[in-house]
Amino acid sequence: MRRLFRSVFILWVLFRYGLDELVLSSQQAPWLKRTARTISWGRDLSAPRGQRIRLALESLGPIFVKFGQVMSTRRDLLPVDISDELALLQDRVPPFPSEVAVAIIEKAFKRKLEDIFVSFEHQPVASASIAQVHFAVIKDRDGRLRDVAVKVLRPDMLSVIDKDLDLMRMMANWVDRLSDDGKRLKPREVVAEFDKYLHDELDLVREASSAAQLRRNMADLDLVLIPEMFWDYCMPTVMVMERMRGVPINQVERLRAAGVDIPKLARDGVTIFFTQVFRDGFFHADMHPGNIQVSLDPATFGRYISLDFGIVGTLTEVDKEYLAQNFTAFFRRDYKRVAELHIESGWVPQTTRVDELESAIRSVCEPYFDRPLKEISLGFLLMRLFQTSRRFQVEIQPQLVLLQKTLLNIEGLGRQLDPDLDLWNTAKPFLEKWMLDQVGPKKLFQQLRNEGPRYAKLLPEIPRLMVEFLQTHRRGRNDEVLALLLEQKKTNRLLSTIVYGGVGFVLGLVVLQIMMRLRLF
Ligand SMILES: Nc1ncnc2c1ncn2[C@@H]1O[C@H](COP(=O)(O)OP(=O)(O)OP(=O)(O)O)[C@@H](O)[C@H]1O
Repeated sequence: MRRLFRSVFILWVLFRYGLDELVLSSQQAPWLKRTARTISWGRDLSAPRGQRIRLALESLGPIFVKFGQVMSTRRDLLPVDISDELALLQDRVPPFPSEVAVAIIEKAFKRKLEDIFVSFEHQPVASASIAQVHFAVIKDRDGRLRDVAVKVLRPDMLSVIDKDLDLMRMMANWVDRLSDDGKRLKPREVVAEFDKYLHDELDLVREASSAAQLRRNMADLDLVLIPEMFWDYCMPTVMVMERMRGVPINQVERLRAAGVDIPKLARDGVTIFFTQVFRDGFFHADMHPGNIQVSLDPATFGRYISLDFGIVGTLTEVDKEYLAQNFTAFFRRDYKRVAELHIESGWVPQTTRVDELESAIRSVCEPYFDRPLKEISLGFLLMRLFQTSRRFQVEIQPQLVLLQKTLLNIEGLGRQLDPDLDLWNTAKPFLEKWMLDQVGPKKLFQQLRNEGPRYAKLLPEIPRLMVEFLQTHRRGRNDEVLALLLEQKKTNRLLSTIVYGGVGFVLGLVVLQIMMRLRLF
């Protein structure tokens, strides 16, 4: 029954903001359009469509607001006017009563609040759509008092989210069926992605683990502080971490007045991000200004403070190679290589013609070279590249879309801090080092080290495997085995020649040296 009421309410909100028009704009059945137009008589639809979508999402509640925020970064899918408007969405969620937060904490730890914390601030510091944060003090394992931030998940989040997601899936089906334009937005896939995103954010142990990993990765860089997690106090619904003290990154004037080197801060942001991407393949993917602060503490002055680890991205070696090679080929204007890279990645249908893809990529990239390199946005470039590839049915991996969105955030932030920030020159050394590492002796040694234990285990098993192979392939396949053995014999001979030759050469040199020392010649 509640589902029915909620569905009717959603329909009413969509209707009130004239969103039925958008859904039905490409609808062929005239009766449907006519009916909608008749009942829409008297509505004021003068506001632009982006604004109407934003207002509708705000009326539908926090999960829909979150959905709009996530979608605002999907500039590869949405038109600019809509994504710009969605970016204005703010979590205007009232905090939940502190008694409820306390009840959640006590239920999670099965202990009274006074037995967990030395003190607990009932007034929350921040309240968002998913969680609320309170400051507190704990005694750590060494008995030291530590200031902490306690993140508590909103009550009944899981059931609220599941109900709203159910309705979103239903709406996605309508959009998919009723509108050709809507179909292009891949509504079902988008909702499925959002479903995963929300469920990931709902497990605070997962978030704490990501934070711990990032803290370890970033430790030697000395550019960013990440709160320590107190594992004895981390549960799926409650997370306790070191309390950080910094100035929000968007208070630039305050930072400048305190003596922070703002252009350096902008460069450091890019360095941190590219280290996470190209060195570690593990990056913070929710880099909005609310999650970034700067330390004014004399011991860590001018360093970033990173918060909120609900969304992180991981990249494989293949992803990193794709990025590094694409960026490098792009700056050499080698569009053929960019097209080939897409084909080599295996994400393009076999039938795709390289020359057509190359020419589409050229028309995306070439206009960029009219402006100075420092003005080029890598995030925007990637986005255009992904949009172009989609036309050729290239399946872009979700982790790369996440990376592209984060890149846009980082660039936005960097340029806000320093309009002269030369992103390419800051990023270039990372790409070059990465490319060099991929082909240099370091990589060979690393691969040998990684594969060594596997081969050491396999080597003694080879005779047994050979016998088994001979037994099972006794008939018919003997020629292949013989060829294999012959090949192996040849390799052995070559290896022995090299080894014995090498040893003989070295011995000869040693003997020569000795003879010279003894003045035998
Ligand atoms: N370790 C911390 N030390 C100090 N303040 C913190 C800490 N963690 C969170 N906060 C404060 O709480 C706010 C919200 O935290 P966080 O971003 O993790 O919550 P959220 O519910 O995921 O919010 P959103 O998803 O909207 O960013 C932060 O902007 C910051 O002001």
